[in-house]
Amino acid sequence: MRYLSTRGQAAEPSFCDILLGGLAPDGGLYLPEETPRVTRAELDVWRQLSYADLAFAILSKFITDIPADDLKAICHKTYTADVYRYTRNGGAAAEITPLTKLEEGFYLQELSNGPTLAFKDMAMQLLGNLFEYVLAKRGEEINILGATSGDTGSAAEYAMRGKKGVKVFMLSPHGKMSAFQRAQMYSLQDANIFNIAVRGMFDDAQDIVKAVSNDAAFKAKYKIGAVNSINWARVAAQIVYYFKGYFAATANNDQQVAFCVPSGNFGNICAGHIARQMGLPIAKLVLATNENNVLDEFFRTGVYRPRKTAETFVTSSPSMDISKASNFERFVFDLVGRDAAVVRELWAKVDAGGAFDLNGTPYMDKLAGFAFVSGASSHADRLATIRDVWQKHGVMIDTHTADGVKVAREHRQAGVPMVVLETAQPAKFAETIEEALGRAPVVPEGLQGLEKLPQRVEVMNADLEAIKRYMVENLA
Ligand SMILES: Cc1ncc(COP(=O)(O)O)c(C=O)c1O
Ligand SMILES: N[C@@H](CCOP(=O)(O)O)C(=O)O
Repeated sequence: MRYLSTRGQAAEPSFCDILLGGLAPDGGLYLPEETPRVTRAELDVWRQLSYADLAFAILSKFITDIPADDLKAICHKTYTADVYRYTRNGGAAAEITPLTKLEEGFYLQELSNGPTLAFKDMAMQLLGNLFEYVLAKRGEEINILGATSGDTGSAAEYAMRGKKGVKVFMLSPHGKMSAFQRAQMYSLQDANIFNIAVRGMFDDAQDIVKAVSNDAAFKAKYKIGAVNSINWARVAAQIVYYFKGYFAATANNDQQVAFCVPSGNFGNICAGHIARQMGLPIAKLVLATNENNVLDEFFRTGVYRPRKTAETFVTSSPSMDISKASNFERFVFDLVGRDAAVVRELWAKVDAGGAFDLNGTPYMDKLAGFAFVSGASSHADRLATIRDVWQKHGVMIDTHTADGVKVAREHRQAGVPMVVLETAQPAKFAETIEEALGRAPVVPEGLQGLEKLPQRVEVMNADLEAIKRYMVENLA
């Protein structure tokens, strides 16, 4: 399997190269040259598989440069009930991503039972093991530069801490994440982990990651890699739980399912889009945003209008405070029939700080065929949804999942189960849970008192050159 850049001006590498390389050298994002299709016979077999075996079956279609036995071993090492042990019911779940039924045909899929209580662990734990394997085979090292709005950072740091040949530099928006999220990252004292709190929003941090990656000489000299969902391996790993959720919510492979995905950088729902392109019977993908509704606006109007930092709200679902969604470019590449010249033209506008409008183009008609619908949620909606789900079902949900539940309820369809992806646990957002319910969320065993630990973080301006200098000094 070879990979293409959405901008069409890069060589076509194989999986392990893009795992270490992240962003394509032409500034685009990698996608498989052809999306593999799944047969009905395969679906019938996959329905019976454990999470680790399902991950192996799906990832084998995308990863052809790691021997099958090794890939299988990596999947089994990654997806164990012990790693994903912070389940709602308090015990290890063999399914890894179990469903919680709220009512007939309406489910939460628990994706946040891993070490950092967010769905990012699902892919990041695999990435950690893949990096370790590939770096050892090649005798290489990697220095990861990442950006986080709250969850990618801790998931990456927990997955990479102490890993040989790997250093992590993580940019986070100064003062914008929850106290628990900050403590998860900044309390790590491992020598290979560097936290930089940037004065700005997530988008400023992500721009710096992309600018560093586009500096070919710096990237090569300092062996810079990526763990954000600009790295295809992240998206590939996230495809798996759509299949698992589909099998859990249905009795057979003739049925259809809808997934509702709390969205920011468009990585999670992009994986759902790929699963649907592979042939998983997904009736629709429901995209939920918070007050930062750039993506909702696109799916309602055909206008993609990323906002500036000053127009991006700090909300109570902070991990979705994103106004420039990286993976949206992957979706648009498919929408425009994989015509890289069109993507280059559209992103020339976006990269210059502008917008694009698909109205009056042939792509607007095609959009309906991709089965996306959307909606947005506000702080008041979030509080009401958390309260309602708690009172009606006795289930406590986090603020991002609440955005998903609110929007999912607006798009239910008779006879089609709706699965809302539960992207984080309430323990990470205690302040808003207390505001909604008048009580604190339960913090899982072993994660209590994190906020009281000493923290190690460098506060810096969103200054590309200063951040590069900081990295160079710490790599010396
Ligand atoms: C808890 C949570 N929910 C939702 C999202 C949005 O996911 P994505 O950026 O893949 O759209 C994020 C961040 O990515 C997150 O951390
Ligand atoms: N919401 C993320 C932002 C980065 O998204 P990614 O999926 O591209 O890593 C976060 O919590 O950090």
